[in-house]
Amino acid sequence: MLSSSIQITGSKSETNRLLLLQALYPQIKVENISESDDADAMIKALNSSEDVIDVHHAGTAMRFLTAFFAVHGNREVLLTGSSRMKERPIGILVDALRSLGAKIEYTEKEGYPPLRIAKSEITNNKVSLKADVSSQYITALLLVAPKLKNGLEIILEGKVTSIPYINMTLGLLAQVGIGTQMTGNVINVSPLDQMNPVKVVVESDWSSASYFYSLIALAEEGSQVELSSYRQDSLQGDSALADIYRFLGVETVFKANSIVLHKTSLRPKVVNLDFNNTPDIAQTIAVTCFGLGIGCKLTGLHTLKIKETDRLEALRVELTKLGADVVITEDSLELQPVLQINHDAAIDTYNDHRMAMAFAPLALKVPIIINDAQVVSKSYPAFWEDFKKTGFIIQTL
Ligand SMILES: O=C(O)C1=C[C@@H](OP(=O)(O)O)[C@@H](O)[C@H](O)C1
Ligand SMILES: C=C(OP(=O)(O)O)C(=O)O
Repeated sequence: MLSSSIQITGSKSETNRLLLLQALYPQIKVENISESDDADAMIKALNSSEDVIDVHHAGTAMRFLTAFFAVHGNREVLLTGSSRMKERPIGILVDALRSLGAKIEYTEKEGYPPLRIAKSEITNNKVSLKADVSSQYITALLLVAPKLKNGLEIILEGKVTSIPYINMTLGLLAQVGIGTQMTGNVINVSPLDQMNPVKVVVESDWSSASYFYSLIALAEEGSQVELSSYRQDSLQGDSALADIYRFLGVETVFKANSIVLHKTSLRPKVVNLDFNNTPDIAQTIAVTCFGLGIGCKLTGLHTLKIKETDRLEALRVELTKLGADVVITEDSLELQPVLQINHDAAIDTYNDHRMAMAFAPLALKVPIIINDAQVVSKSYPAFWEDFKKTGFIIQTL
């Protein structure tokens, strides 16, 4: 039976938004900053005076900094990233910024990083962009908007993806005193020149909590883990975990500053879930269902192909190694119930932190090898130490 207590690092999504806002408004004080590679990439980039800025694998840093240097930069920079970053599209954001008057050029492949971003004067205050590929493009515009002389009106075209991340941005802007209004598919951001001093405490990362939800779901009845620091009124869409895992046999109790996850006796037969709002927890839940031996149909996965790796294909290949019967399409994953899990499979992680962390809880069922286990540092460097606290023996090969 598992029982332990873990302090998870701050949300990387909240942190990278606040770091960018802090660069524009030094009056903002931020506490419980994420100790992740992606937050480090953001801090280094914002403090750099170099002409070349490399954000490695950090998607938020790449997108948010494109807008930052294009709109508020004081020099020309070359913004680049890992080889995978050069395959992650950014054309929608670049087109939107260019329509505002920004000067951005592609130095390798049209539509993808690296970008040469020159200093420019932004005069327009209205922009329209496709919202069905990545919400990070919209967040990037929202974050730089209040420092524009006339603020910004953003028109979202098409079906909006990852909406809770846009709401998180709007929530943080409100917390630091920036006026925004969202009516239908139009968002207005009011200009703010000077800000009063304000302190924001980052909540711990809910996506990181998902791996402990999975662990408890796969553990024996009576197991529990306490995670801090979490709030019921979270800005993070992945806090939907509490509702989702109730149906997978995990009850969440909210305490003053933490959550306690308890394994219950509920055993679902089949799970149908849409991940349009919560793409980052899809891998965790696919693996939980596999580990529980239940079938699932996961939909709304259209953005998974352009994340740290093609996550749909990575899930298909690695779950198959473990004996799963899995079928993927462009935006869905279907798993048949399988009772036998193959022992000692070596799971490849494809430079994707979430592949390593999502598969780790299966160690409760069978011995498992996670290749390149250090990839977790993108969002959660202390993951393996915290995982050990729940009683696992981890061997480094
Ligand atoms: O804004 C953010 O902090 C994020 C938005 C999401 O990306 P998309 O909007 O590209 O789905 C999410 O997958 C990513 O991990 C973090
Ligand atoms: C998709 C992710 O991050 P990013 O897009 O910021 O690289 C993630 O952390 O799952």
